[in-house]
Amino acid sequence: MSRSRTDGRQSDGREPIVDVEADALEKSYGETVALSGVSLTVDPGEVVGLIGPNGAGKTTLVRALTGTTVPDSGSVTILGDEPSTVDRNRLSVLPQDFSPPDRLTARELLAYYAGLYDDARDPETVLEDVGLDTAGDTWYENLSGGQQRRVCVGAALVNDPDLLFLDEPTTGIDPAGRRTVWRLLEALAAGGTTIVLTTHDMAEAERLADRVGLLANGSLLAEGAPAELVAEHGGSSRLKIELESAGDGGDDGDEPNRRDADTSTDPHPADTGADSDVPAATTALESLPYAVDSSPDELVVRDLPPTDIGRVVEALEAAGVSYTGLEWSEPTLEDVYLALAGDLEDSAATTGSTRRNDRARDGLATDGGTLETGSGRFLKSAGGKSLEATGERNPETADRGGEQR
Ligand SMILES: Nc1ncnc2c1ncn2[C@@H]1O[C@H](COP(=O)(O)OP(=O)(O)OP(=O)(O)O)[C@@H](O)[C@H]1O
Repeated sequence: MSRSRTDGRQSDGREPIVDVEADALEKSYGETVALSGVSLTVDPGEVVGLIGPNGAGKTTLVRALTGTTVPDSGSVTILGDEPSTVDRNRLSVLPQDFSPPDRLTARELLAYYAGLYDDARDPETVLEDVGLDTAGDTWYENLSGGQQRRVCVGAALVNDPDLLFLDEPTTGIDPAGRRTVWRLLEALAAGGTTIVLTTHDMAEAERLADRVGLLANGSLLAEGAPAELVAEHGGSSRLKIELESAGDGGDDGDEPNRRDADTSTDPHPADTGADSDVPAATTALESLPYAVDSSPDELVVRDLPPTDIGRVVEALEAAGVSYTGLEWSEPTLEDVYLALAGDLEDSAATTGSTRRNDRARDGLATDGGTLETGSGRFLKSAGGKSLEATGERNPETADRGGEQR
C-alpha cells in the first residue's frame, strides 16, 4: 500500500509521535498467560496486522491497548494518553464479538452510533460504504451473518476515528464484500487513519498491513513488513508437478506429454504411487540445477524462476513423463505463518497459553503490541456517553468477569 507518511517526528525533531506505544505487556488469566512481554509501536497512518493461532493473545492485546483490560504489568499509551483517558471521538474499536441490538435496522443502528459522537460521519454514507444501502431497513437480527458484520464495521467507522482497532473485521463476510471492506480500509489509511487489525486471513493481512505481527502463546514471534517476513521466513518459490500414476490414465494417444500406461492387468489399481512417474520425472530433472522434493504423486521443484518453467516442461516431455498439472507459486505470508506457528495451531488448546516459545526468547520478537476485546462490548463512547444502554458492560467489570472464563 502506498501512502504519504511522516516519519512520526515532531517538527522540532524531538520525540517521535506515535499513535500506539506499548511496552512489555503481561497479562494472565489464572494460570493462562495471554500476553508475555509484548511491546508494540504504531506510527500515525500505519496499518498493523496481528496474526496468530487461536488463543495466541491477539484479542487480549487489542483489549490491553484499548483499555478494556488492564495488563498485569507493562505500559500503554494511545494517541498520547492512557487508554482510559483518551478522547473517544478519536478512537474506535470493533470487538470480535460485537453484538448490537437485534431489533434495530442497519440504518437505525448506524444513526444511533453516529449520535454518540460530536462530529460523526453521515450514517447514510457509511451504509453505502459497507455495501448495505439496499438492506438498510432490515432488522439487524434478519441480516445475514456477513451483513451483520458489515453493519458492525460501519459502526466502527462512523466517528471517523484517527485510530481504529478492528478485531477480525471481515470474518463471515463473502469474498466480494471482503474486498469492499478492504477498499474502505485502504481509503481510510490513505486518508491518514491509523489501523490495528487482527485477522486469520493471510491475504487480508498481506494486502492491508504495512507491518504484521505474528503472535503465539502471548509473544510476538516475528514482526515486519509482509514482504520482509516472506523474504526472511517464507522459503522459496515452488513449481508443483502433479504426476499421473499408472492407474490414473490410459492411452489417449493425442497428448504429446503423456506416456502410455499399462492398465491391462488391473483396471482399478490402488493409487499407491508405486507405479507413478515419480522416479522417471526425478531422473528427467536431474540435469537441472534445482532442488526437487518428491512425494508419491507429485514433485516440487524449489527456487525455480518462472522463466525456467519451460525447461522443466521440456525435460519432462523429452522423458515421456505424464503430468496432470503444473502450479508455480511464490511464498506468501501464509508460508511465514506455517513456518513459524504452523505447529502451534491452537495455542490455548495445545499449551494453555503458558508455554513460552523459544523463538520469541531467541529474539525474533523485536516489539510487541496490545489489543483486546470482550464479549458483547463495544468500546466506543463519546462526550461522556457510554454504551451501557446497548448491553455492553463496564470494561473493568467485564474484565473481572472474564477472569472466570
Ligand atoms: N477474559 C478471559 N478470561 C480467561 N481467559 C481468557 C480471557 N480472555 C482470554 N483468555 C485466554 O487468553 C488466551 C488468549 O486469548 P485471546 O482471546 O487473546 O486469543 P486470540 O489470539 O484472540 O484467539 P482467537 O484467534 O481465537 O480469537 C486464551 O488462552 C484465552 O482462553
